[in-house]
Formats: sequence, C-alpha cells, structure tokens
Amino acid sequence: MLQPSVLVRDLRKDFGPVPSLDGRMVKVLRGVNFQAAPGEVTTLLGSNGAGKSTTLSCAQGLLKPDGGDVTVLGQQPYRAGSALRSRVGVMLQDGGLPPSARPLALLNLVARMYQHPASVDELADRLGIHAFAHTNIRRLSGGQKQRVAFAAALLGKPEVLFLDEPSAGLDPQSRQIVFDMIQEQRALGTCIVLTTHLMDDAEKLSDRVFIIDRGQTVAEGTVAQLTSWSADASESGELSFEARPGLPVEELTTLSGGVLSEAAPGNYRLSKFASPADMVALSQWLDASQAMPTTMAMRKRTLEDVFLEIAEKSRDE
Ligand SMILES: Nc1ncnc2c1ncn2[C@@H]1O[C@H](COP(=O)(O)OP(=O)(O)OP(=O)(O)O)[C@@H](O)[C@H]1O
Repeated sequence: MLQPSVLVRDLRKDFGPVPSLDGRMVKVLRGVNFQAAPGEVTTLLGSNGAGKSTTLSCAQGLLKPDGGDVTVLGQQPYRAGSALRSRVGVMLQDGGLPPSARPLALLNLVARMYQHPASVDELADRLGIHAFAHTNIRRLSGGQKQRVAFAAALLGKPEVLFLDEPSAGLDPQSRQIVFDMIQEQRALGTCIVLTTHLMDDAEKLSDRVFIIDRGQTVAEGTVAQLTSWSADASESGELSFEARPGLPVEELTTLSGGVLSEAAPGNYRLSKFASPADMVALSQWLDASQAMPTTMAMRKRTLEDVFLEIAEKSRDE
C-alpha cells in the first residue's frame, strides 16, 4: 500500500457531561483505527450511531480528539492551519451549507478561495445544479443539497476527500453520477474516505473497508477479504420448506450444521449450511419426509452477512 494520506490510531472521543446519564461522559470513540491511501476509496462502515461521523469530524479537525493520533497529509488536523484545509475537501452529513445562500453563487464564492479551483460550471453541469442554481439552499430537497455539498467538496481539487454518507437522499440517477465522480477522483490519485451504513455503497465503491461498531474498529479488509472472513465458508446455503406437524425437523441441523428457524407455523428456513454435499443430504431428507422445498440455493456471502456476524460477535465479547 502507498504511504497513507490519513492515519488514525486508537482514536478516542468523549462527549458530555450528559444530564440524562447523571452528568457522566459518553465514550463515543473507544479505539478507532484506520488508514487511507492516495488513489483509493476507504470506507468506514457502521450502523447508526457507531461513531463514523465523529471519527470524520476528528480527521477533518472539527473536533479535538481525547486520545490517540490523527494525521492527515502528515499533519494533526485539529492544530493545522488553512494550508492543510486547502488540500482537503469535506462533505458533511447535513450538508453544512448556509441556508440563505444560492447554490451557484455559493459555489463561485467557494471557488474564489482556491488558487486553482475546479470549474464551477462543469461541476454544476455534471451534478444537474443549474436546474436549481438560484433557489435558496433552505428550499432545496435533501438530494439537491447533497449535490451542492458534493460539488463544494470537489472545488479545491483536494488531495484528501472526506465524504460523510455521500449517497444519502440521492435518487438512483444522481447516485450513479456521484459514484462515477468518486471513481474519477480515485483515478486522479485523490485519497477518498467515506462513511456509509449502506452495504451496497460499500461493496460498489470501496478499495478497503473498516467496520466500526460502538466506537471501535472491529474488522478491516477489502470487500473480498471481508466476505471470506471467519471460519465459515464464503458461500452459504438457504433452504425454505413446508413440513407437516410432527416431522423431526430439528434433525436437519445435525445433518447440515445449518441454523433452523420457523418463519410461520409449518414454514421453516434453514440457513448457513456450507456445502453442496449438505444440499444432497437435505434433499434426501425432504424426499423421505415428503416435505416440500420452496427455495433451495447456495449464495455468496455478502458484506451484509459479514457485517451482521461481526457486529453480533463483538457484542458477545
Ligand atoms: N455532541 C455530542 N454530544 C453527545 N453525544 C454525541 C454528540 N455527537 C455525537 N454523539 C453521539 O455519538 C454517537 C456516535 O455518533 P456519530 O454521529 O458519530 O455516529 P454515526 O456512526 O455517524 O451514525 P449515523 O450513521 O447515524 O450518522 C451517537 O450515539 C451520538 O448520539
């Protein structure tokens, strides 16, 4: 891997004191680790409240860490001055745009802050901003604000681009345009760090994924590495069937090592069995028991399967 542009080690952040917790502090980040290289998309993936935005705010220098190290392009962002900020593009989760500004005027104003800005016209064209160029930002839809915020983040031709939930609120067409533009930035050598709770976005965009759970990094890898993670096989079988009362359906778990659940009375689902040989054994059982399968399939484990397993495992520990 190339020298990382962003390096976060054992990052800790507390908020508070919180009145509803008797004035105690909440440990929101309890050891976040990740690194992000130029020319790569690095994704922080986690559920709502996992600590992704707080991590990005520390990396952007908007929040002061309570512990650990954060460096962006070799500098500590909280202490760094405008020289670092001009090399970093930021798209905040709530857009962070002044509500009374108008999109095109705002983008032109932001562009004037840089010596060699990207073309406002080109970005506005690409992102369909001209259609609402002169409408007050407070009157824009969520997706329109997202597009303006994304354009603003790209204006300074940043070396590091932080995108907090870049596809939130976007319609499928705008989402595709934003994804294409992220890939173009990546090809230009920009270091892109994005957050999402959407597995699909993470699978489509990421070179490397860091899974954050309850303020800690709990797993990391490429999508391929993560989906072959754990002792389980990278493929997982699924069988749904109907069975009459009295059938010893629990036999199926010993037969295949799968996990059995009853979705509705008499409707069963067996999941997580791992091999085609299991399928043969299960088919024989179904035939002998005169039980009717409704689905039977092997499918590749997705990032979502892995994410749920990792989150469950880290909760048990
Ligand atoms: N200023 C604050 N004071 C107290 N708690 C806070 C503050 N900011 C964030 N939190 C809490 O920290 C936790 C992590 O929030 P954060 O916004 O980083 O999560 P996230 O992973 O980005 O979630 P989401 O996907 O919902 O955006 C949440 O429980 C949130 O309520």
